[in-house]
Formats: sequence, structure tokens, C-alpha cells
Amino acid sequence: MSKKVGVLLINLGTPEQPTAQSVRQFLAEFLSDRRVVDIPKVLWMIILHGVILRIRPKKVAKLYQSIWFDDGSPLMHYSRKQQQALQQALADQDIPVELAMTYGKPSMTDAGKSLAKQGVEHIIVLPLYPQNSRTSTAAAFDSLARSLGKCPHVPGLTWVSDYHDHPGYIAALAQSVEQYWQQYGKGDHLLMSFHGIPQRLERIGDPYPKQCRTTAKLLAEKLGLEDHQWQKAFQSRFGREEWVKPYTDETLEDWGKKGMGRVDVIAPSFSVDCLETLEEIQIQNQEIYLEAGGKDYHYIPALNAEPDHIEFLASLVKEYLPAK
Ligand SMILES: C=CC1=C(C)c2cc3[nH]c(cc4nc(cc5[nH]c(cc1n2)c(C)c5CCC(=O)O)C(CCC(=O)O)=C4C)c(C)c3C=C
Ligand SMILES: [Fe+2]
Ligand SMILES: [Fe+2]
Repeated sequence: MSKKVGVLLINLGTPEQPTAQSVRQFLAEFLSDRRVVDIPKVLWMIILHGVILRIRPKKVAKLYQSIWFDDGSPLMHYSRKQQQALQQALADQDIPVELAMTYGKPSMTDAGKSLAKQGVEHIIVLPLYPQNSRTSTAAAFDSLARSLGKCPHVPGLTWVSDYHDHPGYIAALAQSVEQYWQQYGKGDHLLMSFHGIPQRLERIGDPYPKQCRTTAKLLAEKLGLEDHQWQKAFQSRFGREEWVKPYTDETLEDWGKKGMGRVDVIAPSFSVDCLETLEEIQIQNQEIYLEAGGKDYHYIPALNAEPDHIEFLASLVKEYLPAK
């Protein structure tokens, strides 16, 4: 008899409210994770609690307020929709789907308990990070492992480490760009903006930057773009250290100064729209580009719970089903 399979979708986590208190709670947990910030612990705790958590929550809460949805944070809104849509897509196979966040709620433990209650004995764990990094994917793994530490036994597990070059993922991205172009016309340049990580991490073996470059190259090929029509860049720098280059904001400022026409921006490291896309890319970076002299700026939304994306995720799950 084969074991009943379930799916655990994982994303980062997000504040419960767009308030300084809620943002502080989220950042305190997220930024205390050694997978995310690995500078000497005592020094980091002094900086984090003495400086960052005193200043940043208030500032960032305002940014969350500017993009907050009626039912909560965009990241949570779209993650829930993804879970429901994937659940529906896999209903004919009787595969339940739960959602957990690496930090905060819904917790790994609650999601795991819910799968167990539904009779699941083998979990396909799908972190919604197309590219694999110690700061995102490995952090999700640690969080899952910690919660399994409290479990009376460990179920069967299949870990989807990444899908950065999966033809189905590249096709879903290309499809969304083409649909956008059909509706709103096509820009002169496509900027593919990925969440950044410190450059030092690439030197010590984090596969993430290389996987982002591969995603970008494959997407450009799929769209039939020539080299001068697109560029990749890395966003969301944090702290003083050098991060992987080129930087998104500097690239857009440079393009704006050159008086470039219309730029379209897509963010292929984000499975769902969130603060870093709806605020940083769509609001902040647009301002940078236009103020520098750029003419027109369009943000192409994340794949979210769009049918092509869900179809791809369902097919990915089926590829990882354990042999009967
Ligand atoms: C300490 C530095 C950070 C690293 C390294 C990092 C990697 C990383 N992050 C994501 C995805 C997301 N990050 C988001 C928010 C966010 N990221 C950092 C810092 C690092 N991220 C901070 C401090 C924040 C919070 C906002 C802020 O204070 O600026 C989000 C959005 C969350 C939301 O609620 O909308 C996502 C998603 C990836 C994929 C990644 C490594 C590859
Ligand atoms: Fe981040
Ligand atoms: Fe940011």
C-alpha cells in the first residue's frame, strides 16, 4: 500500500499587522536567524537590538501600510490563494496542501499537524523560492527540522530544493510577460530584478546568484530577447556589506540618466507579490527611474495564484511523487 502524500508550501513570513510593533516582532525573529545574518553573534545582537529594531520597524511599518490589503499583508493574501488553488488542482489525486511560513504564522507545526490529521504520511516540501539560497531555502529547512524535532516521528519527506531552470517555470514566467505585453504594449527594456544576498555568500558557495543568472538567461531566450533588450539586477540591499551586483536601484538610476524610454520590470525570485515587489520595485524604484529622467516604467506582477503558475506547481508536485 502506498502512503498518502501531502504538500507543504513554504514562504518567508510577514508581519500580522502593518504596525511598528508587529513589524518589530517579525524582524526580530527573521533577522536573528543565523542563516540570514551570519556575522559574529554577540556583535549582531548588539546591532540588531540596540539599533535596527529601534529604528527600522517604524519606518518599514509605513511602507507596509502603503501596500496593505483588506485581508492582510500581500504576501499572506497571495500565499493563501496559491495554497487554495493548488489544493484544488491536486484534488483529483486526493493530495492535501498546507501553507507554512519560516517565521511566524501559519507555523510549520500547525501545518504539519493539519497534514497528519488528514492522514498524510509522506510530505512533498515545496519552498516557494525558485532559486536556492542559504538565506531563504536553507532557513526554511531549519525551521521545518526544528518543528519535526517536536514530532513523535518523522514522516516521509521529499525536499524540492529549487526550480530555477525548470522549463515549466520559465514557460510560466514567459507567458506572464507576453500576456502583459499584449495588454499594455511592450517596453524598450526588460529588467529582471532578483532579491539580493551578500556577495560574500556566493564566494563561500551559495548557489543562489548563479541560479538567478540562469533563470534570467533562460527567460530572455524563451522571450526571444537580444542582449541589448534586457538586463538582470539584484535588489533589497541590507546593511553595509557589498551585495551581489549589479544593483537594481543603481541600474535604474543609470538608465534614467541616459534618458531611456519605457522599462518593464519583472521579479523572478518572488513567487508572490510582497513588500519587496509592490513597494520597493513598484513604488520606490519607479520614482528613482522617473526622477533620473526615464520616461515610462511598468512592473509586471509576480506569478501569484495565476492559472499558469498553479498548473506549473501542480506538475512540479507530480514529478516529485514517491514511486508506488
Ligand atoms: C539580512 C538580509 C537579508 C537577506 C540575506 C535576505 C534574503 C532573502 N529575502 C528573500 C525574500 C523576501 N525578503 C523580504 C523582506 C525582507 N528581507 C530582508 C532582509 C534580507 N533578506 C528584510 C529586512 C526584509 C523585511 C523588510 C525590510 O525591513 O526591509 C520579503 C517580503 C516580506 C513581506 O512581508 O512582504 C521577501 C519575500 C529572499 C528570496 C532572499 C534570498 C534569496
Ligand atoms: Fe529578504
Ligand atoms: Fe526592501
